[in-house]
Amino acid sequence: MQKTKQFPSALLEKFSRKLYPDPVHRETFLTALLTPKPYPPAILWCQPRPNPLPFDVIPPVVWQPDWVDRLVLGTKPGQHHLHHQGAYYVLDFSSVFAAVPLQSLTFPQSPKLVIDVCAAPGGKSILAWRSLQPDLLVANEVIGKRLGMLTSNLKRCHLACGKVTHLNVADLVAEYGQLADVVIVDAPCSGQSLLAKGTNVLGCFHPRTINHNAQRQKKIIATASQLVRPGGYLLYSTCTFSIEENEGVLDWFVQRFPAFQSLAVPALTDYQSPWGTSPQFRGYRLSPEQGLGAGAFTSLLQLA
Ligand SMILES: C[S@@+](CC[C@H](N)C(=O)[O-])C[C@H]1O[C@@H](n2cnc3c(N)ncnc32)[C@H](O)[C@@H]1O
Repeated sequence: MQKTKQFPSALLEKFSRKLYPDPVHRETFLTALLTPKPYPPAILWCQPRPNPLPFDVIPPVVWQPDWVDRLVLGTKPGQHHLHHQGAYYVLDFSSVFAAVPLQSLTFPQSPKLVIDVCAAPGGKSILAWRSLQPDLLVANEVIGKRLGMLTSNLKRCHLACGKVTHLNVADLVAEYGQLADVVIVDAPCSGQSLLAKGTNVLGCFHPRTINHNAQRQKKIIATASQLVRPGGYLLYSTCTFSIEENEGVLDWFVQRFPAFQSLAVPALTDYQSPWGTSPQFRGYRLSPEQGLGAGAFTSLLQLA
């Protein structure tokens, strides 16, 4: 049910002024954040789609993979027996958005190794498996108590090529070296988009929280980038809006690691971020006021 609109805190007010100098755009963003509403659930088919479909679906958007359906609001796909059988994985459509760059990748043969560095609960791993069909998908999670959900989701969805690891990023590099065709860093972040779903993340607009996350993200992406083989790809994504954690991290990264080049994702041209100081930098944002999901940032890089 739609809640009554709250008023922005002083921190959110300041944050939104920086993000959206245009007052009309700023107001729609704030309304979407402060009047949380449910978004239509999405399902990612892990098995062939049954005919007839057991759910009513919403017409697809242009960048939607053909093995993803968006279901009408109020559908509870997690309660259906096909879910228990692992026929599909339920996820926020923002996650689908963040993984769209993977669909633009082509390989002469199936990729040998894909590593999802921050994997729990497993959405990006399953999206990567479905998009890329790798020989081996390493789904890594550093936080022990999040391993159970990751393992059970991959098992339920029958990811035969999936291997779960519990390593910090430096140990992941020691274990796999510079061999991965694709590395995914769906980084821990301040979680500002959760507000649009009605979850209050304390302090998520505080400069200290944002700075703490940006520093952590820089460490993770810098270390994780050592897993990418020459010619391989790095996907960086978050579910937050702050420029420091998104474009800021990538600007920092491409300046320090110039062998990585930021790639255009033509399917997401309409979502291209206006921020980022490097001339060749390309990042893409989904914002809650666009009505598709709570929000995400995504960017694709390639190692020369
Ligand atoms: C945004 S969530 C990942 C969501 C997941 N990729 C998905 O699509 O289902 C970020 C993950 O990073 C993990 N994480 C936290 N600190 C980390 C660190 N220092 N290094 C690597 N991963 C970390 C968190 O435990 C969390 O599972």
